[in-house]
Amino acid sequence: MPSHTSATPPPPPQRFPLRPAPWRLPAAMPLAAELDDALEEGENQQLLLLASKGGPALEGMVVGSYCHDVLIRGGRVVGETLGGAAAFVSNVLDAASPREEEEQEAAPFVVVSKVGHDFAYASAPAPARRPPLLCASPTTSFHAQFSEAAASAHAPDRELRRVRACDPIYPADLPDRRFAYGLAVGVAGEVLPETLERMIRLCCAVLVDAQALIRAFDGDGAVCHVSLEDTPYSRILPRVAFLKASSEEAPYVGVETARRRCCVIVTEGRDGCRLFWFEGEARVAPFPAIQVDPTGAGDSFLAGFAAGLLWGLSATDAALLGNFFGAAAVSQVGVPTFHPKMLQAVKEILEDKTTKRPSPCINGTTFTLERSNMHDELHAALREVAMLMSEQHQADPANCNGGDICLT
Ligand SMILES: Nc1ncnc2c1ncn2[C@@H]1O[C@H](COP(=O)(O)OP(=O)(O)OP(=O)(O)O)[C@@H](O)[C@H]1O
Ligand SMILES: O[C@H]1[C@H](O)[C@@H](O)[C@H](O)[C@@H](O)[C@H]1O
Repeated sequence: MPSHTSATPPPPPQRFPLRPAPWRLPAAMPLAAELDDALEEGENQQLLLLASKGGPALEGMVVGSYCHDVLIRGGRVVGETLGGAAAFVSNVLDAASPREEEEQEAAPFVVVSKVGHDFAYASAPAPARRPPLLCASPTTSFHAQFSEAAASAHAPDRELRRVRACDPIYPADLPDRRFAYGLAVGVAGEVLPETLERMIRLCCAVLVDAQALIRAFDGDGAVCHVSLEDTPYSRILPRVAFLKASSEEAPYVGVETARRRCCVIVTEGRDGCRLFWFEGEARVAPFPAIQVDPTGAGDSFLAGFAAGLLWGLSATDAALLGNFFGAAAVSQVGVPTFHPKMLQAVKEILEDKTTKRPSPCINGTTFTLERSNMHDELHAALREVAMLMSEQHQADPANCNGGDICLT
């Protein structure tokens, strides 16, 4: 079990800086009091119908805390960066979600995250756009110790140690209304089982990163894993749409059991990823990248995958967008900066290959899983962009990561 407690929550934290988040609500959506599941299901269908008829863009909720990452190589600190899956996920959702022309900067989703007064990145793009809740406890902080040896595609390439932990995120911290989709992306056990349950009640479809469920910490803070089956999260799994795990986490998830409850995606580093569902599976090819920092690859994958679903892609096709953003993440240190021309090229490809409207298929009961007949074309088109991007980074590596990192 992650080392958190679900005892009496502390007084509600404040949000900072105090500025309205760019949230948009379907005008007719009722506030989410704790209604019974049947009623909520009906409302979720309404929300999806609204979106598919050209109503307001689908609003999402990302739950997981921003953190501080300290990168260490050979005993020396080589970088300090903004971290936390919420930061990487926001970055990709803002870059790749389908949205209207007037929403150039921010896609419609909220982030529920907690940090302490020591938080060093309040003005970095992701936290500035979607401010975290401020707590008395310190910001969660990780030390990532990189091995000198070249990592294989599947072996862990770093040892992670949690050196400080912020408060957990309680159910009452979530906004009291409905969302089209939710992403549970904790890094330090902050997404409590009851918080995940409430997300599921508020969102039409919930995508979960296994790292939010199976991480535990030894006396020194070193990250280890527990079997998902032994956690209170396991009984919630049948109500989750997608569960993403890295190949290191997959044995603790128990893919053969989990795939009977939801669609499981196992990311395999530079080899791409595989999807497993009840009666099928698929392998999805990677994109070229020159890896400089693996941190956030899985987070960026999950967000790219969610964006692909929002574009109306099948799960196997959406995993291409996941692989694309996973590759983009490893090419830079910390939260990556995407070149506007690259994003424009990706958007044009998606507009060309998809139905242009956010799709209701993100609903766990109706989405399509199998690859479509334009899967290979989509891969080839995105591959060209990935190659260009990689060449650009080689030519001008300094032109990345505006302000979220401090390389020492
Ligand atoms: N070296 C690489 N080259 C190309 N793509 C990569 C590379 N590493 C990762 N990716 C992409 O990113 C995805 C996620 O990577 P990975 O499996 O390493 O996740 P992870 O271990 O959860 O990452 P992290 O914990 O560092 O965020 C992969 O499925 C792949 O698509
Ligand atoms: O910033 C990183 C990132 O979010 C990783 O996905 C997570 O594994 C680490 O714990 C965190 O420090």
